[in-house]
Amino acid sequence: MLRRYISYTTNKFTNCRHVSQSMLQSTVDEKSGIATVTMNKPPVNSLNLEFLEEIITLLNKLQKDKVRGMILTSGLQKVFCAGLDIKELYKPNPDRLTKFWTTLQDTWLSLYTTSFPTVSVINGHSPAGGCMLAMSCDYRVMVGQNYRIGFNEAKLGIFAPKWFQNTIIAVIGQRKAEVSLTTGKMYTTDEALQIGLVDETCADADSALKKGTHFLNNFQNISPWAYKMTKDINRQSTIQWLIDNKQKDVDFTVEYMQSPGVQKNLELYLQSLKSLPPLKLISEIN
Ligand SMILES: CCCCC/C=C\CCC/C=C/CC(=O)SCCNC(=O)CCNC(=O)[C@H](O)C(C)(C)COP(=O)(O)OP(=O)(O)OC[C@H]1O[C@@H](n2cnc3c(N)ncnc32)[C@H](O)[C@@H]1OP(=O)(O)O
Repeated sequence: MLRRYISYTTNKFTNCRHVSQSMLQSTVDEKSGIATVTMNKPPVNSLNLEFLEEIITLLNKLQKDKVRGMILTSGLQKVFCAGLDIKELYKPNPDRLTKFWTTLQDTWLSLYTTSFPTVSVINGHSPAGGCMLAMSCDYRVMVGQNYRIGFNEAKLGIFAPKWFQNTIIAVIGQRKAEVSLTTGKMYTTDEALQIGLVDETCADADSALKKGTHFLNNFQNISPWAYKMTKDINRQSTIQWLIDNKQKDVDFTVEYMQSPGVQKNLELYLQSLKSLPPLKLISEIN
């Protein structure tokens, strides 16, 4: 396991508090109380067990520190998050896969139920679990015209669980979610805006961060309690479903992922990932 460390420093010139873990950097602006969290796990910010554990630890810390909001973004050149780390799913060790899936459920629960408002600034490609990471925030701003976002699980020969699908339905509605999930379509920035996968688009990352901050400023005069209660009631049925079905969801996934058909599909997908030229894959699967 990677050596992990957390360090806290305050920069007296910028009035920002920095929290740095090996794959996540967090900077809290002392004046506004807004945390900017930057994912930095080259090459593609894929979500493996250790990365998910870091995300949960950081969310707990931000909650304890009573931040006023969070902006989640990527420090990589052209990828926001490539989704689940396929190596966790391909030829898995059943014990690790059980821990991985349980931690994935817990990460989603933590992010989807934060006591502070959240924004994702999508400054790179964002397929499958990467798109879900963005959907689990309260607001989404997508940068530029060069990236793709969507749910391509079907292209890998796997399907998204109920709690995952319900999260998407809550954002874009039942019909669009069904078409999106069954076709595995990856959307351009403009298409994503049109179907409501993202709330705003803008040309560059700096403007996107400003738009994210602007959204979070809406909560300056809203009671944190009223915010949290409203969000909990709105999201309650999906959250409760997962809480009630956690073990069933893990057991099913662990068995299903190990089946020969799924493993064959993942093998073929991993091969295509290696053989296709950069970005061809994403455009191929449109
Ligand atoms: C709140 C938490 C989230 C909640 C999620 C909840 C539930 C999830 C349940 C639903 C299931 C989801 C399944 C998935 O997410 S499966 C992952 C799907 N992802 C993809 O299909 C992305 C595939 N990758 C790409 O299309 C491209 O890599 C790219 C992201 C467009 C980047 O392109 P480029 O910059 O050209 O980089 P490379 O293609 O050369 O890749 C570099 C390197 O990284 C490896 N890699 C890429 N993606 C993954 C991945 N997802 N997992 C593991 N490894 C990945 C790629 O193989 C290269 O490796 P090598 O350098 O060794 O060749």
